[in-house]
Amino acid sequence: MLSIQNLSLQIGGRAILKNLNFELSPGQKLALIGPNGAGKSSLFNVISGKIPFQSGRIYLNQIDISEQSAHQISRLGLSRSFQTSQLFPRLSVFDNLCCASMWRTRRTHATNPGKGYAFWRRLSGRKEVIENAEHILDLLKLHEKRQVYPVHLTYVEQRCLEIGMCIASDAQYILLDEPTAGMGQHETRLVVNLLNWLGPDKSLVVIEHDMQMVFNFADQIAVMDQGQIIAWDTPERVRKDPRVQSAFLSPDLFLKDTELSPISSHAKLSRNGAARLEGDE
Ligand SMILES: Nc1ncnc2c1ncn2[C@@H]1O[C@H](COP(=O)(O)OP(=O)(O)OP(=O)(O)O)[C@@H](O)[C@H]1O
Repeated sequence: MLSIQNLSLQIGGRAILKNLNFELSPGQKLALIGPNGAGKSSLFNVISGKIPFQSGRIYLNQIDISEQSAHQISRLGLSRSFQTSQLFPRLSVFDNLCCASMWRTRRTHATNPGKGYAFWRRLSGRKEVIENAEHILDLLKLHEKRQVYPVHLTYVEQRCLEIGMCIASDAQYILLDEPTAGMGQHETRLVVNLLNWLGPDKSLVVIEHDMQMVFNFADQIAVMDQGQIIAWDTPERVRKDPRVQSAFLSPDLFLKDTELSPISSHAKLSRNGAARLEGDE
């Protein structure tokens, strides 16, 4: 369980998160939505230990992580992706995935001191690492780019690889910040497949503006506005919440089929209303 209690964050004297409470159960797949500036990325920053906060507590599986570093929090099983790519530039696509999968093995052996740190072992002998990396390569359809360095990937391929690495690490809690930003329908579908592949033991929080994407993976939606969570419910109930509809979402959007389609996959949230299409002013 990821539990946030009475969390407040101020930056430069301005309240960014306001006495926020949040509980994510094991296995929950949550979409975090809200207008620009609502505080979604800031919430990820404090959960993952990237920035300190002024008051409140954060617990991960009942361990108080409020004052822990990003590195310590990551070792406790929380993995976070960013809006910009953070890949190993001198490793191939496949080796990047293997590296992330190595972390999986290290955590698996955390109760067996020393074993998980045996980097001197030949990678080719580590069946689990290779199988995991192969599987994610397959889901992301990156086979042809297997030996390519990240710098030679397109932006969208880099984003896919980064999400794959986040998932390959086998963290129990995964936070993704706008994973499909800039992606077309095809890549969005690959990312959705990857998210749906996650087992029931994995908890996921995804900041997402693409509502069709949200309805394709989330079992719950939390709506943020002005540093607070104003609604948290199933997608169906959030759709019908008049407060949410009037503040953020176009009712028309909900009449559409929730399957990904070329137009609707580009629907974005904006304040006052409404879904707009990419390219619209
Ligand atoms: N380092 C910072 N210094 C000053 N203000 C900041 C900083 N980081 C965030 N903010 C402010 O905090 C508020 C919340 O920002 P945040 O990025 O968390 O919102 P968001 O909901 O993720 O928005 P978006 O969807 O646009 O990414 C914004 O008003 C932003 O300007």
